[in-house]
Amino acid sequence: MRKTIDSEAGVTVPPDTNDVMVLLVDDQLIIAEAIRRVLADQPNIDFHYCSDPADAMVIARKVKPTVILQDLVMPHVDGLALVRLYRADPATQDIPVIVLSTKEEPAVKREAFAAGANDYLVKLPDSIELIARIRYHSKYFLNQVQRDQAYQALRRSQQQLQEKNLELLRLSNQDGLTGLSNRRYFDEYIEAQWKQAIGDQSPISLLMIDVDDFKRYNDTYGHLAGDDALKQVAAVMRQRFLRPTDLTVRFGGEEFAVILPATPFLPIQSLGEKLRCDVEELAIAHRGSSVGECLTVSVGGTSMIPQSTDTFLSWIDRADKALYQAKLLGKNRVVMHGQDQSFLAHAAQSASATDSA
Ligand SMILES: Nc1nc2c(ncn2[C@@H]2O[C@H](COP(=O)(O)OP(=O)(O)OP(=O)(O)O)[C@@H](O)[C@H]2O)c(=O)[nH]1
Repeated sequence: MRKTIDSEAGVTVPPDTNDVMVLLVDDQLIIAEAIRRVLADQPNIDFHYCSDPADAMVIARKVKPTVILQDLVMPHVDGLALVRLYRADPATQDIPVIVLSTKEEPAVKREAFAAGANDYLVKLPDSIELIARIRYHSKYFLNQVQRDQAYQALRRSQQQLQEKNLELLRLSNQDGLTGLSNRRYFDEYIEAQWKQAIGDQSPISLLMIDVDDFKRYNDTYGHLAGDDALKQVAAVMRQRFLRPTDLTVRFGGEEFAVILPATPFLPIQSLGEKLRCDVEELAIAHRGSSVGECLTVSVGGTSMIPQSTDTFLSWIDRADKALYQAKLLGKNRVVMHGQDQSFLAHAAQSASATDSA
């Protein structure tokens, strides 16, 4: 046996992981002395004694016993009331309690077990039996504690792993420069949304956006300024397309895209136009532009209710062709390729509208 504690002394000794900690709550010093002697030569058993039942809860919380030996009859306090208190407190609710009683009556035993006692011994028990029960209950309790700690550690590391995986997934789907989704995620998302649109027979739209004369911008202002301009374009895209299902993407280089599920032709056309204006309003000076004084974008769009025979690759191709036409028609404009409408008619209409503005 190692260090002891008395309720008067108030000294606590932190336990070793596998140490047995006995707390005896009994007002009779003679009992305490007898048990102390029984445990004296026992390795890895610490003995703590509380003579005043009023201190029992405080000491139990402090010393964290692996087993409590609880007297039943004490002045002013019913030992079973203390057992109920241990059970009601999260700090002590799982600590095994062995009731020490002078009575062998079944009714008392029943009451003790009903109150939450784990074991019942008639005072003073045989030393072999007392030590065996102390060790048995303590071992069970320590195993429980270790198992709970292992579960907690496992849950923590599972949670950390999950958070890391989510972060990794987010990073692997994101473009490093602009923070928009990247081409890899675009491919994944479009496939899922395409299937959904076929299933729901709902319109799905796509905008392709390309910065005008960006090579000259880089040549004039340098690559770092070019990076910064791309970031600003990405920022206005993020602000413009706020629906949770809209996906803004850096498609590659100075080319961007927006996938807009459940969005028909007309809104997409006006959204494309608003985005074009947003970029113009950034008023990023571009001396080398063939269009004007500031950085601009060309936008190509398409919208359709896909059938199971349609492929999204040909749909992307339509948006790409519309973008190409926007470039051909003089840049800084929106050209739509609608399912039921003549592509060139739209291109010409959009061109004359922009020119007369
Ligand atoms: N600063 C910067 N430049 C990039 C990045 N990615 C691509 N570019 C540049 O974007 C330019 C694109 O040039 P082009 O494809 O000729 O197109 P453009 O000059 O915009 O001409 P138009 O598309 O016809 O208006 C190239 O000079 C690329 O180096 C990037 O991440 N940062």
